[in-house]
Amino acid sequence: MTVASETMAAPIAAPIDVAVGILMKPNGDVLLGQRPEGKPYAGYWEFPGGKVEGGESILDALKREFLEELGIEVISAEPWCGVQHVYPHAHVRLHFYISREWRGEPQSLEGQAFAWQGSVEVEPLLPATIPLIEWIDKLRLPL
Ligand SMILES: Nc1nc2c([nH]c(=O)n2[C@@H]2O[C@H](COP(=O)(O)OP(=O)(O)OP(=O)(O)O)[C@@H](O)[C@H]2O)c(=O)[nH]1
Repeated sequence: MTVASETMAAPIAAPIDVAVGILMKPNGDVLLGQRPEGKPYAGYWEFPGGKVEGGESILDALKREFLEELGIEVISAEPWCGVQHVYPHAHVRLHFYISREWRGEPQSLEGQAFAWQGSVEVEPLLPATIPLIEWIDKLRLPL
């Protein structure tokens, strides 16, 4: 006898790699941006970044996204941590980098708001980014 299960798990789409940058000033402030209208989770705050394109390294994608979105030239950045998250719209693999060395002041080239934050007080944050805030506080304030 075949028993049909009524609970069918939806297949999880292949992950999309996303390069995300945390610009950190010497005083510990970090830069956040607000997702513009027309994107999933518009109005939510995130660390700047975007999808890695075919044939591109994660660091190259990070540099490209910072130039496109904010007019900032990232001079150096180090891989920090990875987070996977399954959203209704996508399964993302987030590659977080920390940069302490960049050139230029952020400009709102895609019409997005942005903010330098010490303790992060903007909200709402993208769900996959929320746990990072506590980790950043630990990074900023050595024990
Ligand atoms: N940049 C960024 N993306 C994040 C963060 N947290 C997080 O879950 N994401 C997810 O990573 C994905 C990034 O894709 P995106 O749509 O911003 O990328 P993009 O700028 O290349 O988009 P597009 O070229 O399709 O318009 C989104 O699904 C977003 O929800 C974060 O802190 N920063």
